[in-house]
Amino acid sequence: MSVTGSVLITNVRPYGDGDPVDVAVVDGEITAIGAGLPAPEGADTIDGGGGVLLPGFVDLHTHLRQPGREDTETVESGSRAAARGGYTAVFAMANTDPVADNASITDHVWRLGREIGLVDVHPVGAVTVGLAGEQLAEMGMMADGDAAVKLFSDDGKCVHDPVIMKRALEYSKGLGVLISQHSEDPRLTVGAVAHDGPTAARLGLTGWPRAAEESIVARDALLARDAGARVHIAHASTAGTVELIRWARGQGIEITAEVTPHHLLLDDSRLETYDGVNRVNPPLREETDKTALRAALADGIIDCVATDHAPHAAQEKCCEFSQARPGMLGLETALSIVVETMVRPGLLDWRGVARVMSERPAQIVGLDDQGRPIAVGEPANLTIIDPDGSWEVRGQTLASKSGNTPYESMRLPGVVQATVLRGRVTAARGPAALDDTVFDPAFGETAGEWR
Ligand SMILES: NC(=O)N[C@@H](CC(=O)O)C(=O)O
Ligand SMILES: [Zn+2]
Ligand SMILES: [Zn+2]
Repeated sequence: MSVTGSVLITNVRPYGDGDPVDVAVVDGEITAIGAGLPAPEGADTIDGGGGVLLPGFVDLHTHLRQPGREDTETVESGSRAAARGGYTAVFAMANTDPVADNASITDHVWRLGREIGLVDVHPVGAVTVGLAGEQLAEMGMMADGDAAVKLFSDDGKCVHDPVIMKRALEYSKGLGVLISQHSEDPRLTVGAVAHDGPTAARLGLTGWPRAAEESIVARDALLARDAGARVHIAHASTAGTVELIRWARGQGIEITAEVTPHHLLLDDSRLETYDGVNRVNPPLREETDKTALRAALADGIIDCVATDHAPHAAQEKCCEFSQARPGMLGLETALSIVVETMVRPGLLDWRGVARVMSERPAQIVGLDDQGRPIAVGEPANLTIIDPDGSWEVRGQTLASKSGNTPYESMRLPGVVQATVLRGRVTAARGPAALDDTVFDPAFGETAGEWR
């Protein structure tokens, strides 16, 4: 049984609509929504400050680094980062050490997540043993374990052998699970560290062509079609990928896709400094790709935002660009980047944010207690956002054990004020001097400290 709580959230606007209301939660479930509600028995009160109330976010793509690299992130530090980012569920990728390619590892990660209790941690199972791309992992055992693994991926590596991918898709259909593909033809990306374009050419960096991603997206769409299976595209990064997904959907192929916050905001002009913090897979692309990805997210061709939160130690990032490990932090900055790239330009309203950060990811992976409507009788997995506030990113002060944020010193709009998981407050900003149970955010200005 998971732990639940009771709470009264006052003065919030669900989906940013209408006048502020109160939301009462008893034992993890929303029991009333209206003006001037009394606090349920024994419940804490959160003053929402007139902020926007959304369903808690769901991240289909997180790296928590446990087991194996607990110096860079743990289930605990990553869970805290997730809660501070407004997340109530995250999917922890399998490229740990050892690889999560069997039920003892996936169940272990699941249990750790449950004990910590800050966010629902759903382990992702590897598609192939050791991510080696040769032999299918015991997907059925992982799906049947305590963790009930729903999502499988060799992320970090592409399941590049088409015969293996075909078989994996057939199994996934039989098991009722989903495969998320890291689309990268390895032969086209040998030594690649940057987007294959004019910037990489000028800087003397080996390029990763768009075709390395797009050829796998096209191939997997066709393999999914023939298997009658679903397939999910991790970190879509090019305009061509958008067009291929649009085409495949038109054919009735069950293909879904995510985009990362960094591919929405950043492009390869960032590489001029040779700062390893900007190295990521797939690489930061060009302005035209960014524009296409934003439009595709707005119109639903790309289903959702996923962080690809990828913590790395300082010594693995602060080195020669081609030696730097690929990956960036994402959990604590995702909402703000979505506000900056999608809400501010008018591409998404708050209902749209709920769709791409909570509802669609929960549906894609089949979580029935996340991404739910804000309504009586629904689970209280919620996040409160100050839409007018802003905050300055400092890697040092993030909850993550690593500091590799590409947004260092940037002032970002949209502040997560509190996150609620089944009625329990898992993160909250505000002056710590007050009564421990009361939360009183400073809205509309500089963000308050985490409590
Ligand atoms: N995105 C990255 O650049 N790195 C990820 C792996 C991955 O998502 O491919 C990592 O595990 O560090
Ligand atoms: Zn990947
Ligand atoms: Zn990843």
